Amino acid sequence: MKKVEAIIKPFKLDEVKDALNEIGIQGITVSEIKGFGRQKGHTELYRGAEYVVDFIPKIKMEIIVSDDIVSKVVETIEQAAKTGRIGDGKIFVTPVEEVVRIRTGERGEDAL
Ligand SMILES: Nc1ncnc2c1ncn2[C@@H]1O[C@H](COP(=O)(O)OP(=O)(O)OP(=O)(O)O)[C@@H](O)[C@H]1O
Ligand SMILES: [Mg+2]
Repeated sequence: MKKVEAIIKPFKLDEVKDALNEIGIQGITVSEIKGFGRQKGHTELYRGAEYVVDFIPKIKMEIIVSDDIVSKVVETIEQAAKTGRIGDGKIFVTPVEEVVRIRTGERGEDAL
């Protein structure tokens, strides 16, 4: 299993969520975060306003999936989140050792 962690532009959340629903993703964790990338200290547009501060509001999505659909999930997010402008975000993929569904006690991929 893998964790796909995507940092995206907030206005792209619905589009990315819909695209993930279409490929059958069952669960997503979403957080409002702030961050910066390479343009640290430079301006980036957010809701029409120029931010000159280091930290720009972003959305972090976390999705745990089985290994066989990781690339599909990454490509789906990539396509839905892309505007072609700076600050489109990043996708990180990391290994996940265990998942437990608390209600049933299921473990591993059965618990996803
Ligand atoms: N190396 C990193 N480690 C952790 N978080 C990162 C990293 N790079 C980017 N992020 C997160 O992703 C968000 C979006 O990054 P961003 O898309 O601006 O990356 P970038 O490398 O500057 O690419 P671009 O040139 O397209 O803007 C940042 O606000 C930050 O939250
Ligand atoms: Mg950037």
